[in-house]
Amino acid sequence: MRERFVMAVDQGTTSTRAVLVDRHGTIRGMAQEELRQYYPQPGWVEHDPVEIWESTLRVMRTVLAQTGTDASQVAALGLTNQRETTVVWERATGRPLYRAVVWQSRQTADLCQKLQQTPGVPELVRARTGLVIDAYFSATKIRWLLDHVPGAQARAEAGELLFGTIDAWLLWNLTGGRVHATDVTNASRTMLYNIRDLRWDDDLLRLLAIPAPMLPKVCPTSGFFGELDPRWLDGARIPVAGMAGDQHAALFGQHCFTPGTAKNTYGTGCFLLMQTGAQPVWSRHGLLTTVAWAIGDAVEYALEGSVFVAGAAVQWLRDELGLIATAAETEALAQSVASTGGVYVVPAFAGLGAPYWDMDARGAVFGLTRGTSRAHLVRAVLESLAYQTRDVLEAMVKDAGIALQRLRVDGGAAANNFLMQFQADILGVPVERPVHAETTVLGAAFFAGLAVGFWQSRDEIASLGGTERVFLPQMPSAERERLYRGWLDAVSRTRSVRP
Ligand SMILES: Nc1ncnc2c1ncn2[C@@H]1O[C@H](COP(=O)(O)OP(=O)(O)O)[C@@H](O)[C@H]1O
Ligand SMILES: O=P(O)(O)OC[C@H](O)CO
Repeated sequence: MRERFVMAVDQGTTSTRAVLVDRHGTIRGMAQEELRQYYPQPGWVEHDPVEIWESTLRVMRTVLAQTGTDASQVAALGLTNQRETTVVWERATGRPLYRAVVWQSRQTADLCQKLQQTPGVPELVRARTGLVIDAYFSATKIRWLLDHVPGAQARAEAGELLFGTIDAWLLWNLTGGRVHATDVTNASRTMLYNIRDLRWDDDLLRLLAIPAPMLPKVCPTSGFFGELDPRWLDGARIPVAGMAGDQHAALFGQHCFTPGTAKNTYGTGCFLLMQTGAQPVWSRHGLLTTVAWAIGDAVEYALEGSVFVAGAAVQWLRDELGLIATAAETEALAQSVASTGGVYVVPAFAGLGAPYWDMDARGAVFGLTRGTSRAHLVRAVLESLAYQTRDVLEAMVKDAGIALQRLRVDGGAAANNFLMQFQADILGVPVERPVHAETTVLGAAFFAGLAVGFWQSRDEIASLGGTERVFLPQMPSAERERLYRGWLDAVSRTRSVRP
């Protein structure tokens, strides 16, 4: 019998990739395409939903062709995606109403400010959704789309328009327009979903006048979502058997199966999630409460610190400042100097996320002298990723009441050895990088594979993979605290309202 695989797709902020995973959890092939970014106004970020769908189909076909695999060898398909990014499309034609409004986009900051100032609303949002009011989440993006496109509100009320995060948009297309569904993790990022009762929240829908007929059905993360339209992959009716937001998939892909285990993903942004078990933990220190995943009836929760700009600051050095040619060269450049020479970069390009939640903060560079060089600036950018992670981890330890034993890491910038060592130093905890760096897409494969019996249990999944390298803290604690105090001072100077 020919070998069987699980296919998984990771539709991220900057690229779309498809992989084939074998029974040993090894990625046997990968195809990837970059995604075009649109910045129509300062602070706005948009994607083309049709490009997202077409690139997804292309990478799925390419990975099969590259590895000489027949679609009939694919046991299941798992999807994982950039979260919160919002698409509204026509039920009848599948045509998007507008571009996808990306999670980073700030076009609803004014509306969020109004909601924040409405008595009782911030508490309501927190209690029902586990989130804080911010332009980051889908709810106000839907409101903006319905206001911005003439006639959209009435059409949505008549059931002519559908909303989905990227998972739902892809599922709709993959199933040939037959299934309109999302998974619990993605729903938990909309600011419309009640994470305790596990249903769309009528009070929040009313508050934002969002018509219920446009919302997708919410399903468990691992389970049957629908079947691939046979038009797409040589007639194969592959079951879509797992869907999860990318940070939730990474948490699963990193085997964070027990409460207190945590991972940090260094991609465009930085997302630190700690699994907290079957009961939600409500943050008092600026973190989010979110659904980790639902497998069958069993729901587990996580605490999350979302940092909006991480690897994106490295891209800024490359694309806007022209200081580097590739992201990878930042490692050697940072190591070429002993310190930043007192320079701090606060990359608050899209405001500040956790734990500050300051939509109007803006980026700044502090401590420049005549001797500041390119290497100092590059190093300060890398260090900012580590400092932002410490901000989040401090809040997490307070909220969860557990000190972290080690931090598991992944994402594009986790390849940077300087950054990982500095991270261990600034946290004072070991940083552990897995053998399989592609933990997000693996997590999606695991969710789908568990649903169809490709893998039998979490225990079996936990036995796959291992640790590639551990970075141990080496910095004296007085130095660690001195550097971190400098960071806190720099951050406080970027705030729109001084704390
Ligand atoms: N060696 C490196 N050092 C620092 N940053 C890097 C390195 N390699 C990639 N990056 C950054 O990581 C990001 C890409 O990571 P990835 O996990 O693919 O992101 P996403 O899923 O958000 O699209 C980019 O922002 C890039 O600047
Ligand atoms: O696509 P990434 O990896 O930048 O992740 C985006 C996050 O899901 C946004 O919440």
